[in-house]
Amino acid sequence: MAEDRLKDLRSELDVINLELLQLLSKRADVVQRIGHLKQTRGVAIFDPEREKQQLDRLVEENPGPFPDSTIRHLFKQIFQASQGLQEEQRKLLVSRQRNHEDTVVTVRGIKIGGGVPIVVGGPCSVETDDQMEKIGQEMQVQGIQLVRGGAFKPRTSPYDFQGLGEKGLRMLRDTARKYGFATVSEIVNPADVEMAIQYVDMIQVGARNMQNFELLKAVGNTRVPVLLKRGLSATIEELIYAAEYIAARGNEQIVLCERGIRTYEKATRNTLDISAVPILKQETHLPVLVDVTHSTGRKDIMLPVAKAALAVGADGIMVEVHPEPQVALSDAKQQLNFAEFDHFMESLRSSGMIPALVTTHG
Ligand SMILES: O=C(O)C(=O)C[C@]1(C(=O)O)C=C[C@@H](O)C=C1
Repeated sequence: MAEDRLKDLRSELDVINLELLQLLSKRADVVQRIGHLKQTRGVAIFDPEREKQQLDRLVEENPGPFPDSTIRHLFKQIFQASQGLQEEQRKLLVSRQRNHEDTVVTVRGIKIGGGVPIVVGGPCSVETDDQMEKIGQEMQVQGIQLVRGGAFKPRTSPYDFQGLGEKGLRMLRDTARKYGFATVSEIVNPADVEMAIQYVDMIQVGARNMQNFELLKAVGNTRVPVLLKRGLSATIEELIYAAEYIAARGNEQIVLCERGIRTYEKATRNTLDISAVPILKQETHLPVLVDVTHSTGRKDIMLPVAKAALAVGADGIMVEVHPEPQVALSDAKQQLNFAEFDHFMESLRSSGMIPALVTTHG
């Protein structure tokens, strides 16, 4: 008989537990909404005054049998857990704290960030069919799986070559299909994103557009991998927030790219912030590439700089290659010709910094 009574009371408790759980979850939901408001208004999470108000009211209404001290203790636990929820909400989606595992971005089956460094190569701008045909052959010889080529060129001078636009993207796509590689190309106008993803496998947000928030939102709305370059004068924190804009729209297929920043130094085109690589790897879970062309602007130091980038943990490097750099319509001085690119790749391979070339016979 006593057995049955115990069972009944326990069943009663089970029901109450579920009700409490429902109420706790309902409370947590409100807490998260408050957390969101606090975040947008820049208000601190911990609010001891508000906690005291609630505790005083609860103690005042306490019907017993729990003593006031127990009620204070129990609710303090709830406040702490609520604070934890709000703090969790504040961690950036791209932060390493939020996701401890490395994100591997897959572009047409090519993995960036999976532990095997990649080389992204190709011309600064897509110019002619002949140029792209030569590029296709050279990229194939060197086993380059992800090829870059600019069609929308944000140039310093409005009188410089601005790129072939959609036609350029089509040429890049056609070469890629013929030679079997994936493509990345820069888009500068949010309105062009939908059109561009018909052609390219990865969208680049260039340095000059790192804080073009409408563009970041537009690429964030797609599920296409994004290569996000650090702005010319952007801090590491600003780059991370730019990536967050993309992630906040649901696209976490983001690769960051250090491409040098503006300093007083004139020996290089920009100053490669090599320490940004391990910092970005530590602070975020995203893969990081280093653009050795734009950071140095000098062919003579590209190889040691590429080695340094890979040595500090970059997931790959980007380098501009052109069949005839001297007649290139953009970046003529800094693009490697094929012989220079062959040497560059061979040196990286023989030093074991990138995988050996897999040759197919027959
Ligand atoms: O009222 C707030 O400001 C909240 O964030 C909610 C809440 C709570 O759980 O009651 C959470 C943390 C604060 O320290 C104070 C109160």
